[in-house]
Amino acid sequence: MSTPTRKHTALPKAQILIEALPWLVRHNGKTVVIKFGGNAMVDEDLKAAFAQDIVFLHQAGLKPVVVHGGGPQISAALDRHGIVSEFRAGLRVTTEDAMDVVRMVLAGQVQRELVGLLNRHGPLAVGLTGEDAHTITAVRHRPEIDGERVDIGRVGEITDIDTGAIEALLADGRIPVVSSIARSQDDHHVYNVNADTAAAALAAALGAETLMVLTDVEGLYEDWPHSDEVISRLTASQLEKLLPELSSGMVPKMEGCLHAVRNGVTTARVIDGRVQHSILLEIFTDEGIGTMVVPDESEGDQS
Ligand SMILES: Nc1ncnc2c1ncn2[C@@H]1O[C@H](COP(=O)(O)OP(=O)(O)O)[C@@H](O)[C@H]1O
Ligand SMILES: CC(=O)N[C@@H](CCC(=O)OP(=O)(O)O)C(=O)O
Repeated sequence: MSTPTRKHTALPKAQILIEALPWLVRHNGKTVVIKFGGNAMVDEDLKAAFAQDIVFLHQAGLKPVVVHGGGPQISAALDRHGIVSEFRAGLRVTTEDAMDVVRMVLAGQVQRELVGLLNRHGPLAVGLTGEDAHTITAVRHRPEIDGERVDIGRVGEITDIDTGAIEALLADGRIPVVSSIARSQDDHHVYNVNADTAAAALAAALGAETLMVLTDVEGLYEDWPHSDEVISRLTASQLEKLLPELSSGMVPKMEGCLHAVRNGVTTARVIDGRVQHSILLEIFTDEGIGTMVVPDESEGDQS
């Protein structure tokens, strides 16, 4: 007489873990740059879930590097200081006074909060800004608007990345959390850099496998704002053609994705930061959500 099989109620959990095995093997030891946008930092549960995902990646053998934004938080602080927020070409016009507030909010508030959330799980996260150890150097950015170069104050265009400090932290088993502030080489001052641009430049310089940009929409909409049909996959050339049609916050994101995949990053993704654990879904399942940009030579490759 055979012994009845015991009911193992935990079996589905084992199944889920095993399904992640090929992804764990594939991503082991790889650097992943994750940009957490200010608009995706909408509630406490989401921020805590974001921290759990990053710590999970770390414990699973990946090397996550967090670059954070804070646009809405900066706007709120400027408002409290009676400084009006103005954007040109998608970038904040940053006066000297505004720059003090930008630096205070990014490095002193948003970065501190993320570092604190990550360190609830252990002594893992270390915050820095692009100023530290010459991580990000920039010159004054003068965007061209209607054929003319305009002055938008202390906004930086990245000229150089020194990955030394970040790599030392990664080698020490830490999670770097980077604020998008750059040092200037010429006048010993600092610059405000768009966080998508900073994340993309860091991903390329670090030779990251993936750039993941979390935002407050599902991905790149094909015909925004008229439809919410998400473009799930794009090659670099396809994205390049689309760039002139894009507007507002999507411009630096998609320019950043293009820069990343044209400079050695295997995939750049824009995903919905409002979905809890969207990072884990994206990395460890084949139910990836959002928009994935791949280099041209990967055309037809579905990995
Ligand atoms: N084609 C598009 N697809 C999706 N969102 C778009 C598109 N074009 C512009 N957007 C806008 O870009 C915003 C995301 O950028 P942004 O507000 O800068 O977010 P974050 O704080 O995450 O960087 C979306 O909320 C949406 O309003
Ligand atoms: C030059 C410039 O525009 N810098 C941005 C930096 C923060 C940022 O990029 O935050 P999000 O990712 O949340 O938009 C700003 O001042 O808002």
